[in-house]
Amino acid sequence: MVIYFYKADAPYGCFSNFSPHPICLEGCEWPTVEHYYQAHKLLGTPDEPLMSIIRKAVTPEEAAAIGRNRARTIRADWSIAKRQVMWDGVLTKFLTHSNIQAMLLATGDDVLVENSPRDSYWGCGRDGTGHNALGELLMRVRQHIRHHPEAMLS
Ligand SMILES: Nc1c(N[C@@H]2O[C@H](COP(=O)(O)O)[C@@H](O)[C@H]2O)[nH]c(=O)[nH]c1=O
Repeated sequence: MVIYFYKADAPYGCFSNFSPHPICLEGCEWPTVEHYYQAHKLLGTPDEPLMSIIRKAVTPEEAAAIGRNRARTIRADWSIAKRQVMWDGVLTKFLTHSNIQAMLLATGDDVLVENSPRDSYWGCGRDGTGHNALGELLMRVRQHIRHHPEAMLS
């Protein structure tokens, strides 16, 4: 079976990076994975002080709007670094919240697809042929947790 997800308030919304599941990383609490991901576009750049503004954004939509602002120069290695940032954020999320970890494990070997109409890298894009990197990453997180069930964070 293929499971499609996208909006946090729709079915399987806990797989969205916009879902309200805080994570603790680098000594800070991030309200969502999206806050963490968007802020890390600015790590090591002159706009690095904005990372804490993004972290404190009231909604993930607001965090994404700041992180996507083309007026800023994001880090030069972002196209490579974003994969590790996303792995760290998403893995931490599913090691922190046991209820959604159970939902992820309950998907068995189903294929997970971020059904994003605008993103053909993290999602499958408007025509469904995108990379679906977030779905693939979630399936790797699922596999990782199956092999490391002791890794739950408190
Ligand atoms: N779920 C979801 C989105 N998808 C998320 O957007 C992020 C990619 O952002 P960027 O690299 O800046 O294009 C990534 O976390 C992806 O999962 N975007 C949205 O505007 N609304 C949403 O509900």
